[in-house]
Amino acid sequence: MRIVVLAGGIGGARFLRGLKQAAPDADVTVIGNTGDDIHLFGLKICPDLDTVMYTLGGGINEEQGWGRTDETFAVKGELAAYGVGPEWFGLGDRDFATHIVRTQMLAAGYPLSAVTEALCARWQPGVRLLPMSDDRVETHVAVDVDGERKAVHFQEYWVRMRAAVDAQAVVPVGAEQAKPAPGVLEAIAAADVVLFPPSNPVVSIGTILAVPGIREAIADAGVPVVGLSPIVGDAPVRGMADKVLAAIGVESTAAAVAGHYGSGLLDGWLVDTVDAAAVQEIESAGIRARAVPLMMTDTGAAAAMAHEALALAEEVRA
Ligand SMILES: O=c1nc2n(C[C@H](O)[C@H](O)[C@H](O)CO)c3cc(O)ccc3cc-2c(=O)[nH]1
Repeated sequence: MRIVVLAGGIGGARFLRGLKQAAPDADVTVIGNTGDDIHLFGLKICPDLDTVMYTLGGGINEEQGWGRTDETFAVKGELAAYGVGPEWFGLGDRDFATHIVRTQMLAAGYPLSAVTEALCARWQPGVRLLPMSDDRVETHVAVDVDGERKAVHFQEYWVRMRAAVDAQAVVPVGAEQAKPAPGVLEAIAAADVVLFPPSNPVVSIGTILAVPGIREAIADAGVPVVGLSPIVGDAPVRGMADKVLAAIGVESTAAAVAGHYGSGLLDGWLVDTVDAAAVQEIESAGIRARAVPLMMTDTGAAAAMAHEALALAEEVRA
């Protein structure tokens, strides 16, 4: 079975680890969000691609969900001693090596998709990891600070500001001109099922869908498209998805997120058992829904979720 998964960072990566356990023989292509990418210290950092790669390759820092295990911070300390920041973004020494290799290869003319393939040759994630685009897309968030509106990079909003102020708008800068990376549209066209993990519907999956051609390819693929709600009991399972949902006028409920994707895109939607009451509303909007446990407490729980998503896909296919 050929499965295409649109993935953000931690939620997408942990779901994928479960999917690999639930469907060990499946041929999985991951389309990774690159709107979170940022240039710092002269280096190109791709947090979501790296989170998927490290998680599936066994190198992730399990507690924080991003960055490397057994990390040290000598380089960051040395940079700070020169007065070079930003101090709010935690880059470890092991992680730095990944960004140096990536930046070197990009400077030599390789596209991000080829660089990602080269990095994955080391990590062997067991899936085909593709960036959504080789073109630069950067998510910016409009915020009001001291009575003035300004746009900040998504990482600055998420990490430095901890999403403590309301997001007034979220803009995937460059998305309109971006082209899907080589292999993206082909993988979607050849897929037997497309899955949306419990990733952020705005800044992760929403950004991938903002690349012209990707949403259309999924809608036209003619195969089941099944998603898992990142909202459980009216709150994000992880992160601050409610802040960016509010910016696009979507309520932080499992039903509202399903409605946001819409029945033109989504065939099936899994909500957590605490949101079982929402199933009827989602189904009356034309999306098949089931209530199952959606807390990824460990890989076994993530595998059970993946199993349910694939079962729902078969149900809507029938
Ligand atoms: O909360 C944080 N998240 C950090 N993240 C996670 C990242 O900011 C976001 O969680 C994702 O972009 C959202 O998917 C990193 C991810 C990387 O790949 C590399 C470095 C960082 C550094 C931080 C950090 O300092 N603080």
